[in-house]
Amino acid sequence: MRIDVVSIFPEYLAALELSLIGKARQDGLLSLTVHNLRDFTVDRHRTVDDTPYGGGAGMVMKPEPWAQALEDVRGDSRPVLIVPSPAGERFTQAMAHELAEEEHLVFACGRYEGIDERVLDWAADSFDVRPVSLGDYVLNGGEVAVLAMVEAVARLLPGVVGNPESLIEESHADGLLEYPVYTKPSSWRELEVPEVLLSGNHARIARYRRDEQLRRTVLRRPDLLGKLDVEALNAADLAV
Ligand SMILES: Nc1ncccc1[N+](=O)[O-]
Repeated sequence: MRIDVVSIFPEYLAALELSLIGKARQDGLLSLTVHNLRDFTVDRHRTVDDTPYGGGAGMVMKPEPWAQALEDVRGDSRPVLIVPSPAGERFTQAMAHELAEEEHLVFACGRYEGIDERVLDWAADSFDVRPVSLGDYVLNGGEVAVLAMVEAVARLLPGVVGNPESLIEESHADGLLEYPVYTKPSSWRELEVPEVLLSGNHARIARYRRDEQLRRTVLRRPDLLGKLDVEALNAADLAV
């Protein structure tokens, strides 16, 4: 997979050189390039923003530097152009899996009040344009969201995480929150590990874990229950 990120704060994305993502890049599982939007300006002050038509506070990112940058990174494919925005569709684990199947992702990090809307209209000819939101809150720009989305997507790529098994039983993989986990010592500050986990009875352990997933989801994220695929859960021969 090829990933390009365009930002006026490329150093913000330095964290993607670390740990698993950094190793995936070294191992050639992932190519990730960060581009400075200001390198695509033509004026002496490398201007990327201006005042909004219609008035209002703040500044809007000018369209031309974005068009130059996106044309430069597009290559000859039709990449997915992800524009982090509080006005985007919600980013979910399902979307992470969907994006992990793509050949080429381009992330456009907006700052200020956002990017001139005509950039997204213009880009639609040669990109699959996807405004995407991490959540219902406002960040100062798209970089933090890109760090989260790149990590969520890249870790799904074959060979990136050591044990692919660990990708199966995690929150949202089956529509439920993950169960609690414990390790040694079995007794710690007078707190005991649930005895079922010490029983060696795999059927009981599986049932305990599914029950915990359901309990947590009902308590913490009842909104997820509506989308629960009961058939799929039952098909896992762990009737809900
Ligand atoms: N929530 C956000 N705020 C600003 C930029 C991007 C955002 N997001 O969620 O992708």
